[in-house]
This record gives sequence, C-alpha cells and structure tokens, in this order.
Amino acid sequence: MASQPPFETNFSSIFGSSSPRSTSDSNMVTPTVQTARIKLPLIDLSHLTNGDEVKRKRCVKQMVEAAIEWGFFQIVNHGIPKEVFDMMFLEEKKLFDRSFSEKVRENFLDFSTNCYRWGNPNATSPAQYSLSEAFHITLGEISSFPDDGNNLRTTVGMYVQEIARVAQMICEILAKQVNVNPKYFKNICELKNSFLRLNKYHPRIFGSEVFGLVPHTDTSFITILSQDQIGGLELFKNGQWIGVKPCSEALTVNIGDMFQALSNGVYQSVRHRVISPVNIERLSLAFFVCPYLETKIECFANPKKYRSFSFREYKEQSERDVKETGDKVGLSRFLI
Ligand SMILES: O=C(O)CCC(=O)C(=O)O
Ligand SMILES: [Fe+2]
Repeated sequence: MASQPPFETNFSSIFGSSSPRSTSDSNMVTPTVQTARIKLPLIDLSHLTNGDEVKRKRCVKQMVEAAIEWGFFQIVNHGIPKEVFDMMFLEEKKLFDRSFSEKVRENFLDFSTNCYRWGNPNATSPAQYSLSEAFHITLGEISSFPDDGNNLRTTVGMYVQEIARVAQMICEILAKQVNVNPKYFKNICELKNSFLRLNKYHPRIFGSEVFGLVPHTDTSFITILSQDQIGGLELFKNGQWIGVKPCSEALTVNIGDMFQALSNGVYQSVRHRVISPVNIERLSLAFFVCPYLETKIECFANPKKYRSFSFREYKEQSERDVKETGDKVGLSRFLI
C-alpha cells in the first residue's frame, strides 16, 4: 500500500489541470529569491554548566543577541545522546512509511483528530501548498499512546523529555533577559499544549514555486528543530531568503510569536520556509513550546507594543485567517 499522499491529484483538484510540473530544468532551480546559505550563530550550551562564570555569561549574551538579531540560532553540546535522535528518526520514518489510508484513518494509533496533515486544504495559490506531510503530537496525549509494539510511545516519550529539558533552559535564559520571571516557564513538561511535529518532505514533483513548507512564523514561544543533513530550511532576513546549512549534532532553535509578544518585540519571530528537496526525502522533528490555551500573553515592558491576549484567542484568530486567506496574519493583528 502506498504511503505517499496523493499530492498530484489533490493539487490539480484545488488548482485545476494547470499544476506547475517539474521539468529537468525547474528541478535544478531553487526559488529565484534565495541568495545565500549561511551558518547560524552556533551556541555551545556546555558553557552554561561547566562552572566558568565568564564563559556562562558570554554564552547567555550570544544567545540573547542571536534571538534579537536573527530569531534563530543553533545549539551544540545540549546533552541529548545521539542514540535518542537515531531512534526517534527511525520511528519517524516507520510512521510515515505506514500506508496513506492508515495515516488518514480516524483514531490512527489513538492520535488526536487532525493530528495528521498534508498538502494544504486552504491553499488559494500554488505558493500556499506544502509538499509535505506531518504528525502533530501534543505532550498531553503521549501518556495515552497505545504501545503498539513499535517503540513509538517510548521513543517519543524519551525524545520529548530530553528536548523539553533543553527547551526549558533556553526559555528561562531568554525570559530573564527581558524581565520575565524565569518561573514562567517552569515545568514545561507539564505544559500539555506543547507539541512535537514530525515533518516529512517529499522530493520535488511540482515547479520550484511549490514549497516543502510554506513561509510562516511559529506560534510557539520557541521551537527546537532537529533535522537530517539534506537541508532546505530558509529564513527571511533583511529582505531576502537565506538558506540554513544543516550542522550535524546541532539543533536549530527559533523564536516564535509568543516570545516576540512576551518580549515586546525584542526577540524576533522570523518567517521561515522549507524548499522541497530534489530526488530525495527529508525528515525533521520540531518541538514547539506552547502555553495552556487560557494562558494570558502579556509583556511587562512599557509602552506595550501588543495588547494582551490568551493563547486560545491567538490560535483561533490564526485558524480563521488561514481558512479565509490561506495564510496566518499573526502578531500584527494584536499591535496596539
Ligand atoms: O523542517 C524544517 O526545517 C522546518 C519545520 C518548521 O518550520 C515547522 O514545522 O514549523
Ligand atoms: Fe516553523
């Protein structure tokens, strides 16, 4: 049974028969606006705990500067064993290799409704279509996962526990620098609304104007991404798209909308996208640190840039905007 979603049929049913096809030419072309491939600021987390106060302060400073200037950085020496990633990527691959008809089935592996996503049913133009599939797994549902003999539950549980520890440390550091009580992020593992998104990008079958994942900002406080060595992630900075070089052993961290709001716009939730790989698949794992739905997001600075709102309000507004326009409007809706 085929595991791949019917992207081509779906695409032509949304956009008609004029779907952009890949040609040998367009296979070679990356979107015209991309200009450079860079290494993000690389932060060595071992300096936070090795007892050298000068190095610890320098490490904190680097992280804060990266969050302000780039909204993105990479971290190494985070303390998560390589085997944890190897096991998680293996389980991710096995999950995506299940047949498409199984993956779309209601209650597949007891996952929550709408946890499996592919394409983009709300796309109003090819540039809003994503040539990828994803599973969203919230922390809250991991404990109720069935043990189906495939190690999925134990592996996801172990992965999330490790990532959440690193996420909490980063959130606390970033919070302190913008006068938010670090306790705000205490017990991230208890934050049942945080979730893991498993992404699978398919080899390019349409023209290069169809992305692996459409340009977006993350709704989270921060997102921690683990990716293979294929590459394709790009971020928007100073009016141009910049490709991020994958760096082995490193995790990519980016600021999401909630931290931009909480920091009164000091930290940047930067738009990013994924370019479809050519002739190869790409897997990634994104962990999104999110609050409870009723959590009020309110910055402590004055004058305030954004009015306060609940996370539920933000998500519902974004969902409405995506349905109506194919794209989320985001924080600009909450400017004072
Ligand atoms: O896979 C990637 O490189 C990025 C994933 C991403 O941006 C997301 O899941 O929000
Ligand atoms: Fe993202």
